[in-house]
Amino acid sequence: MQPSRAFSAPGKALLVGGHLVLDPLYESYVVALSSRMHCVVSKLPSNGIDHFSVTIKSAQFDSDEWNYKILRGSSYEVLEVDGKKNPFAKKAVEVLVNYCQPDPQTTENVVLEVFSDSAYHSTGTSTLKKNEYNQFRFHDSTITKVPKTGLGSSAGLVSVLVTSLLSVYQGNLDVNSPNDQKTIHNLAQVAHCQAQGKVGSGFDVAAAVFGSIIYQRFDAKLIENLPTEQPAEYAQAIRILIDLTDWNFTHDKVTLPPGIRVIMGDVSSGSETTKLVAKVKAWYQQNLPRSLTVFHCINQGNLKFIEGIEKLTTLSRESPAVYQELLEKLDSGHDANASVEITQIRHAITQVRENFQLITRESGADIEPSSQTSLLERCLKLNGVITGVVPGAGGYDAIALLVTETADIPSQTSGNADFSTVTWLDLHQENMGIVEEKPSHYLNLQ
Ligand SMILES: Nc1ncnc2c1ncn2[C@@H]1O[C@H](COP(=O)(O)OP(=O)(O)O)[C@@H](O)[C@H]1O
Ligand SMILES: C[C@@](O)(CCOP(=O)(O)OP(=O)(O)O)CC(=O)O
Repeated sequence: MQPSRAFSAPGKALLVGGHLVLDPLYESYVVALSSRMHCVVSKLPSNGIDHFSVTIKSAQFDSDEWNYKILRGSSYEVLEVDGKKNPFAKKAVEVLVNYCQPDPQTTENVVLEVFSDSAYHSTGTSTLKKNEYNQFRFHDSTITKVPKTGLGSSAGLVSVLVTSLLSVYQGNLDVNSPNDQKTIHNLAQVAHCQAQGKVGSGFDVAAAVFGSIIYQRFDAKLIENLPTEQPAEYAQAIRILIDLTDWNFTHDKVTLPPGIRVIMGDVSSGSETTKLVAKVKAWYQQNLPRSLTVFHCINQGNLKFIEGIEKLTTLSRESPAVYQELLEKLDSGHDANASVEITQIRHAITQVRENFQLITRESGADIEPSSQTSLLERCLKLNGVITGVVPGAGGYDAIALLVTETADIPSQTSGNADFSTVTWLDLHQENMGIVEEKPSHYLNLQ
């Protein structure tokens, strides 16, 4: 095998902007997480024949492997060699080869080894294998049978696969270059939407590529209008869409204020995002114009939250001593009206949650069902907790808390029956999006 490269991309939590972010009008606040998807890419010599191959291995999931044979006709065709399905892997390969248009006679065969950090999936009976640099959980079931925690594994997967393949077919790839990041993002959005069979807001792919961001979506038509049924036009249309089209979306980098982090609790009963989205959309249409007023009210809360976070960052810079005192006050639990910034953030989230509770009652979509409301209320009483939400689409998947770095939430809740439904995930927010890694850091996992 020829020299390899490796890349990783983060998972996500949508702190504010759930549902509204599907509309390009509304801003959302997405944090990238320390839980990452990784890929090591290696090349094998070309066969010198009319096709080449891409093999994707995911050893952690009962030695899962997907083999693709790639042929060039009027567009590039990606065939599953042994009928084993992974729509996200297949679409990543398909979009990439149609974009890069490698010559099948001379193109190297490619092997992609995927590794995912443990927080993406429930631990179950998995075993931990590690080396000096990384540790991963190995499960005895195939990927589709292992329960997910909802951190965006498919967005992370597609982003690292697209990046790894680009590094082979396009060479000179620099994941720190804004232009290469834009190419990776656009390709990953197309592949991810096509694999999902729908165009979501794309915040998960954007966070996987750009890291923690304020995100406002692109127009869904960009992807919907691709001529997927006309092979002769497809490859050219992909090129134009990726390289020459203005996607007109927002991905402004953000950082939480110093000394403050996000922690996530897995509630593990699970909710289906598509069902929640469908119910909210139906409610919205049936209740216009009142539903628009409710969305505006949520949006106001979202914007006040984002502004409150920015004000805290300013306070930390301009008055470090006052800011340090504030963090200590939060840790002590005696923090009612701790500062105007904290009050603004708390009021903003209350405004968002009350309106989502209203939509929950009226639409039948369990965005913030009462069990999650009472769990969040209990969390708000813990020392060091600033605020908390049901992230993303809402439902029973998880909760996200904004806490001080020094707050030890697991020890405050351990053994307490009030928190028996929550498993605190071993992660925190981390701002970086896609990064290059060292291939040697994935060797000899034991
Ligand atoms: N480590 C992995 N190896 C291979 N495929 C993966 C991996 N993680 C996720 N996937 C792909 O992503 C799918 C899960 O995507 P999805 O249902 O959108 O969940 P999520 O909300 O975590 O993104 C899996 O069925 C599989 O196709
Ligand atoms: C409703 C949404 O705005 C947010 C969904 O956020 P989640 O974080 O719940 O997403 P999944 O990982 O896809 O389940 C839909 C969207 O933005 O696409």
